[in-house]
Amino acid sequence: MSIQYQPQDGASEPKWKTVWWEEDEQGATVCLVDQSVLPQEIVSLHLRHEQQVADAITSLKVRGAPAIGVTAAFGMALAVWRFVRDHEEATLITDEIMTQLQAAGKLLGRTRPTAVNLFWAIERMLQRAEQAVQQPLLPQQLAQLLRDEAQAIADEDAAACLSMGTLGASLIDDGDILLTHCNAGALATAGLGTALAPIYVAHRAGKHVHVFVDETRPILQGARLTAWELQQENIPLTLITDNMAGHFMRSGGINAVFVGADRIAANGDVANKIGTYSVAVLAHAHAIPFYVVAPCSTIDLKIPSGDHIPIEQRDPDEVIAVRGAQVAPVGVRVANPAFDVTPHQYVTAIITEKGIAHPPYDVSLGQICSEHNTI
Ligand SMILES: CSC[C@@H](O)[C@@H](O)C(=O)COP(=O)(O)O
Repeated sequence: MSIQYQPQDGASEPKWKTVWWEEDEQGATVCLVDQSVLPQEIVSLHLRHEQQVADAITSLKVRGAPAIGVTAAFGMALAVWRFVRDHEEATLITDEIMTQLQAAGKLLGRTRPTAVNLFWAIERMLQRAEQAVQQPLLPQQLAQLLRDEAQAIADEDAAACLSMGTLGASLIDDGDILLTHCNAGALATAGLGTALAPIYVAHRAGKHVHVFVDETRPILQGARLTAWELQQENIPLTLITDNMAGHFMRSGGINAVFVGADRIAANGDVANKIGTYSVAVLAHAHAIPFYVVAPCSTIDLKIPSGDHIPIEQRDPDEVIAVRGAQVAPVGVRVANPAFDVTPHQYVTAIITEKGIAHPPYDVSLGQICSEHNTI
């Protein structure tokens, strides 16, 4: 199947869509670029059942905190859309549809525990439905309203990316050499990206930047996805293995680090892809600014510190084998936490779509994002 590749000249759009909604005579589909096979293959998936959407999230066919939230929202709309289509509309009652929606929310909520955007989006969809059914509504109208809400979540994420990009680009000077970890670009969002958005905006504004990209073991989001994305934009990059970051910081080449986040606690502790903590400590040791770029939907003001962030533990096979090729002895004991927590002391600033938060984060994050978090 072909990717929905949309070349854009404007600075505000990514070159392709990561997740989108389609309707045809057979019903609705949630469409994704399959990130598990990039960059060797560019394949789009067309999912007709919420179980397929949940499986796609679990298996990292779609990944990155904002993209997971947007996909889950579309998955919930899909569940209702399909349910309404499969039944005689006149026989359906609102309670049955709400039960279906809640079940889809539970299913999607079990996929990945760390990125709070997932739970934020599920909660927003449930609240929208609960509010809507206070008024008389036909089942098809409710399905359409939920599709529109999911699309609004996607559109707001795209706008947030552009805003983070514009704010973050002010921190990048012409000639800067930057380092990033994992993939926090367009593939991880419904827009330009989080950590990569300031880099895209700076580059499109004519600033010369060079990006060091950590390969990001074990799943290689840096090597497979970030390197590919930056190549599409003609942004100069150097791919390095994760254990080379200290070497390049010490030899004086790196001016700033930009990373995304999966969940940020009220005190500014940041959960992001495993290895981010090591990069933050290295940056601190070399007096290199360490910037976290994340929308307010990633900020969890309900938890006081990073100690409360659930860390996803993934299949040991991801560590034992690299792209299917076994690299470790059979039976070896393995640990595979997908994320780590960077204490707020190592974070120079947090760039949100509503402004740049500086320490103390328990004050600044609340001021910037509290309205957004009252879902
Ligand atoms: C804009 S994405 C920010 C984070 O979600 C990203 O850095 C990350 O850690 C993604 O992890 P992944 O396991 O690939 O979903």
